[in-house]
Amino acid sequence: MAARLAESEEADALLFLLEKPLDWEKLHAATENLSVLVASDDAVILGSAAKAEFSTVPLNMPDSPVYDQLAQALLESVADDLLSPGSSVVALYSGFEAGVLDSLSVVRLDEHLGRLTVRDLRKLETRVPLDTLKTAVDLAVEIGREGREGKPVGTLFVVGDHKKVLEHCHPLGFDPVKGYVLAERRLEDSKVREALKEVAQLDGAFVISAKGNVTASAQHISAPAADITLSKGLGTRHWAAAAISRATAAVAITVSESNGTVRVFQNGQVMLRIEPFRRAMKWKDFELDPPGGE
Ligand SMILES: Nc1ncnc2c1ncn2[C@@H]1O[C@H](COP(=O)(O)OP(=O)(O)OP(=O)(O)O)[C@@H](O)[C@H]1O
Repeated sequence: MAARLAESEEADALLFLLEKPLDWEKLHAATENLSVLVASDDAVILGSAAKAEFSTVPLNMPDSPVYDQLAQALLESVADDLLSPGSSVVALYSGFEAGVLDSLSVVRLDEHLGRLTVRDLRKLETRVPLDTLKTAVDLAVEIGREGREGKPVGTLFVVGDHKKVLEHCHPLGFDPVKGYVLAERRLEDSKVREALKEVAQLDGAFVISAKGNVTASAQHISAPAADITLSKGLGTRHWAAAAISRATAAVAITVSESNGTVRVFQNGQVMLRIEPFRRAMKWKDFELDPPGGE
């Protein structure tokens, strides 16, 4: 059914949000000329899907509502260039009963689907490695979207050129990352990223090295703001980001507490702006009762 729908809607891909593995051969047979993406929290499912030559989208949010998982899966697919931001997708997931693919949605991701792709980041032409930058931007987007315990959180990441950046920093109080060995401060480590979401509630900025080590947190940044122009309404956090990206070769990434918008600054200017996805994408609830016992 999904394959037929994809054809009639001229959808670009089918996205499966899976809690259990499928019969991959059957899936290949049923979706012959279609692009199929498999998203899951389960590494075993992803591994077997990849082996069967399906594109896979790892999620890490097993306890989140299904629509959030779906939103994340779509975002990840765009970020990894599996889908273009303008594409339309038929998504299959379990909307009613756990483990059963009982729901289908046609999702049109339009142009302003605020999330940047690797390609956008490449345009920055910075010495900061793409991996580090993408991990930091993704984390910023998550913070902007999720906040912490229902409360919005704003923060600032300064990525790259950390030695020079630190010359413009002073600690605002306790620095929670201070004293940890390097191996415990790697941004690529999901546990570290989770911890940073907690620390992001404190005032101040994170300093991240080009190699992806969290060098310092809760730092006040002061860099000269001369000849910087920013749009009205952006406050001191954004000015600090612009200034430090001007004074050093670092890329600064802000998350606005007021609306979750993420901005990427380079050389004193906003280079990219990413709107929080949850607001960009509204899911409509089913207006039907769940199907009966059949
Ligand atoms: N120079 C700075 N260095 C590091 N952090 C800063 C600096 N200036 C402000 N901040 C952080 O930004 C927070 C919010 O400040 P402000 O409201 O002026 O910023 P803003 O740019 O309007 O951002 P938001 O959209 O999040 O409100 C401060 O509480 C502080 O944590």
